[in-house]
Amino acid sequence: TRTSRPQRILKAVQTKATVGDPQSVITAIDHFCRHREWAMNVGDEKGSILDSVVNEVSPVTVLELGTYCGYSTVRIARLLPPGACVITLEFNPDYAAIARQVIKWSGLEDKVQLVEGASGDWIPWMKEHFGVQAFDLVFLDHWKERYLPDTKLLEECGLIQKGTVLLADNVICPGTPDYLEYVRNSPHYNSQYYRSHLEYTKAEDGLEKSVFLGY
Ligand SMILES: Cc1ncnc2c1ncn2[C@@H]1O[C@H](/C=C/CNC(=O)c2cc(-c3ccc(F)cc3)cc(O)c2O)[C@@H](O)[C@H]1O
Ligand SMILES: [Mg+2]
Repeated sequence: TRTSRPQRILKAVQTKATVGDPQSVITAIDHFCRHREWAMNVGDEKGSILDSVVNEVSPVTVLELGTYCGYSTVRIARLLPPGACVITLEFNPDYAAIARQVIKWSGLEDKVQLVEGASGDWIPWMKEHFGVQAFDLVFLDHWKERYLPDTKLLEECGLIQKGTVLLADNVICPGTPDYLEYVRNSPHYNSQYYRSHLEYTKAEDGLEKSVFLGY
């Protein structure tokens, strides 16, 4: 096919959404993915749960693993107060290029730092390169088998501290069994499952919220 799905998602944003209006960007993507082509955005139903967790945590620094087209980046950034920001990691250059344009269209580029690269390569540099002490909120939505190793890496790098909230997408579908087992059985996390549905479908899926209790 001539264009990629992310390119078609960007086109839907540019034709249907208003520049500088993040909600219209979210609505345009959800409409396109519900009525035209499914895509792996967290979506409106799980997105509302993401919104409520962001509002509850009111984070100053957020880490997102897996930007894709920037849908959840926009959802998170639109709720951040001045001075707060979301660092989002994406290793596919084509997806990163689309996400930059989606984030720009929403007018939230001042609250977003999109880093092109693999999570495992960049997490060890977060303190030195971005001056991050620890993350208040981490949204995991990248390759499902990377959730656990990256969580352990974040712990080792001292980027998770008492009160840090991990919010993981897709813990049922596609599923992240080793990650779930870890956060649910670890004495250092208090975990809670938010039952929902796979984006734009009736299949079960959900988000797992895990609060770090300290060592
Ligand atoms: C280590 C590393 N570093 C940096 N970027 C990384 C990275 N690993 C991946 N990425 C990036 O993140 C996104 C990948 C997201 C993976 N998400 C899913 O696979 C996913 C799948 C479904 C799904 C459910 C049922 C089905 F039948 C089919 C698909 C739903 C979802 O919500 C998903 O998130 C993508 O943009 C990729 O380039
Ligand atoms: Mg997902």
